[in-house]
Order: sequence, then structure tokens, then C-alpha cells
Amino acid sequence: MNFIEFIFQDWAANSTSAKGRVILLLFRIANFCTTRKIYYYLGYPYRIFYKILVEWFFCIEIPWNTKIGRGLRIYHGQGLVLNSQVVIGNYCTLRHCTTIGNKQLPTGAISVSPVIGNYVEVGCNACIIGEITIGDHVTIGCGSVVTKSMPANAVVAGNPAVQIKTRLQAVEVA
Ligand SMILES: CC(C)(COP(=O)(O)OP(=O)(O)OC[C@H]1O[C@@H](n2cnc3c(N)ncnc32)[C@H](O)[C@@H]1OP(=O)(O)O)[C@@H](O)C(=O)NCCC(=O)NCCS
Ligand SMILES: CC(=O)OC[C@H](N)C(=O)O
Repeated sequence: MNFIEFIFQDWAANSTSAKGRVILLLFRIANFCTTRKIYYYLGYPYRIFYKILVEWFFCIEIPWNTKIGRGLRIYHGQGLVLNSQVVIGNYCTLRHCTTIGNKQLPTGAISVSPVIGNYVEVGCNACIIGEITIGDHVTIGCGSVVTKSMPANAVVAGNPAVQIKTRLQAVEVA
């Protein structure tokens, strides 16, 4: 992927959200610094600019080096906080007031962060924390607190979040 393809890889997915497009364009320019060591050094001033603009003014924290697949969609573009160790697959959707990150373990150590599959849809006000895996095509309901791994195609909701149905069942009912 060349630079232009790299920085516009989320553009089409955010066709209904100019703000989502701008935030992810700014992120991908910073994220490009992960692709070669020379860009890590050359991109340092830009990463400071990115951090100040996106964290302080847009109130979105997506660390520059977070591993995120193509086609991420951000709806509503506020109050979103990701840990840099989070891994997100292709074509996922994140909404406002959502946190994805680590937790403190009983030993006092800090856990690793979630690994999220492809085509995962996250409702608003969700917290997804700890060493867990979210399978492909999972839907996470609004207000969910997800602390356990979830299988592919699950629709999960609640605090603590549990599987309430599969995505196929959700489609059959609709
Ligand atoms: C999780 C979700 C996808 C499920 O949708 P659905 O398949 O239509 O589910 P249903 O409405 O049939 O609900 C099934 C059960 O789960 C419960 N439930 C649904 N969403 C829930 C949620 N977010 N938290 C807790 N319980 C939830 C319902 O109350 C219902 O319980 P019941 O069987 O005791 O009556 C949806 O409710 C949701 O939360 N979507 C996120 C949307 C969002 O973020 N919108 C904001 C836009 S900005
Ligand atoms: C707040 C709201 O209903 O937003 C709708 C939007 N399409 C979304 O799914 O995020």
C-alpha cells in the first residue's frame, strides 16, 4: 500500500461522517510512522501535532501506533479511548464514549488489551477491557462492559456483557 492508499484506507467507510474521515486521516498519517524506522523519526513532530489536535480538541485517543485494520468507521467522533496495545481487525465500527483497553490484575500487574476481530460493531458507551478476544462479526450492545472473550457472530450486551443471541438470529428477527 502506498502512502496515499494507506492514509485513505478508512475514507469510504466513513462516507456519512466527515468528522470520522478527518480523525482517521489524521490517525493514518501518524500510523504510517509504524511502517518504516525512518518515518518513526521523521514523523515525530507530526505525531506531537496529531496527539494535541486529536486528543485535546477532538477528545479522541487513538495512539498513533495502534494496530487497526482497514475500513474502520467512527460514528459520532467523541469520547473514544483506545489503548495502544489494542488490536482491531478490518471493517469495524466504533461509536462514542467507548473505551477499549487494559485492566489492573489482582497481582497489581496491568493486563494486555483486547484483540478485536473483523466486522465487529461496537455500540455507544461500551467498555471492552482485559486480555480478551472478540470474534469476527460480533455486535456489542450500547452500554456493554465486556470482560470476557466472545465467539464469532455473537450479539453481546449488558454489564457484565453476555451473549444474548447470534448475529444470524438478530437478522432473522429483524
Ligand atoms: C445489542 C443490540 C445490537 C441488540 O439488538 P437486537 O438484536 O434488536 O436485540 P433485542 O432488542 O431483540 O434485545 C434482546 C434482549 O437483549 C436486551 N438488550 C438489547 N440491547 C441491550 C443492551 N445494549 N444492553 C442490555 N440489554 C440489551 C433487550 O432488552 C432484550 O432483553 P429481553 O429478551 O429480556 O427482552 C442493540 O440493542 C444495541 O445495543 N445496539 C447498539 C446501538 C447503538 O449503539 N446505538 C446508538 C447509536 S448512536
Ligand atoms: C445516535 C444514533 O442513533 O446514531 C445513528 C448512527 N447511524 C449510529 O448507528 O451510530
